[in-house]
Amino acid sequence: MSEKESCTYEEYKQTSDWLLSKTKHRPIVAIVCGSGLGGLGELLKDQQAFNYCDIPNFPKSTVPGHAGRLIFGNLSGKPCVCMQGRFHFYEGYPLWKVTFPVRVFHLMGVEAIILTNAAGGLNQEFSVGDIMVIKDHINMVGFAGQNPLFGHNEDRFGPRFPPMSDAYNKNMRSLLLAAGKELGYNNMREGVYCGLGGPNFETIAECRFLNKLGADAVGMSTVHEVVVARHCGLRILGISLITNKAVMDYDSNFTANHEEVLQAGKDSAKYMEKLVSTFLQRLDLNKV
Ligand SMILES: O=P(O)(O)O[C@H]1O[C@H](CO)[C@@H](O)[C@H]1O
Ligand code: HPA
Repeated sequence: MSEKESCTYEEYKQTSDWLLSKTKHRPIVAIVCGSGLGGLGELLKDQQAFNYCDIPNFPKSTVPGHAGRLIFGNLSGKPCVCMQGRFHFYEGYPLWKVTFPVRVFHLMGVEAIILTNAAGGLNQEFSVGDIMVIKDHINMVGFAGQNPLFGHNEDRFGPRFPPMSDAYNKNMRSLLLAAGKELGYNNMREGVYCGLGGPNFETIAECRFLNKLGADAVGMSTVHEVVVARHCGLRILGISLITNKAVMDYDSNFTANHEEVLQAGKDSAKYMEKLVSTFLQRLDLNKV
């Protein structure tokens, strides 16, 4: 018997209905925590948390730095749901499973999604600790023939051929940059995120190639969630924390590693948390 190829509308609905029956929270914003950025979830007030393993149809988190908890609560006065840990293609999940929560959030009434990630800096002007607002992406896994929208199109979620040129909401990008300015941050950047399959970090030639293609940062997540979120009409904000500089030089002795990524996340956690809270304070969903 071959592996299940997708999931039915009823299965997404079953999970959404289950969650709605277990919590009084009615989130309008979803937050996905990148590697080492799970602290964002702790900011939620009046919180109620579920372990992924207790939620019907939910995959399990297997990566260090991704706790595997879904937290409901309020942040800066906005009802939110926060994924403390996301799913990655390299964990062995098909892309419809990697992105499963996004459609569940949509069915629960979520209107906007904030996707955070840890990423390697390809842009030579970027430093570790910089915060990059994602303005666009390059979906390398998509180029390689894997897309979460493959197969039967469920019209109740969105169209067969969704656009992606406007995926990252312009107003929310401006609002985040303004929030950074208000907080006095001088490390805010804007750029293009390139999503790869992982789990190995990139070769030097690959980093040079991706940079030449126009990518400013590289990671192993986010783009699939964006594709599914854009398909079902969510407004999207993407934020990359630059946790390491991609190795671009054959004389370098440095090699990327996950421990360093997690440490950089820890070091910048407070900045990211303040930034997201300030952004949410300023966010008016009727105006973005
Ligand atoms: O994208 P997030 O989930 O932040 O994680 C990033 O960090 C891990 C590598 O250290 C990879 O999973 C990469 O994608
Ligand atoms: N490459 C890919 N994914 C990453 C990196 C990187 O350098 N840093 C954090 N996630």
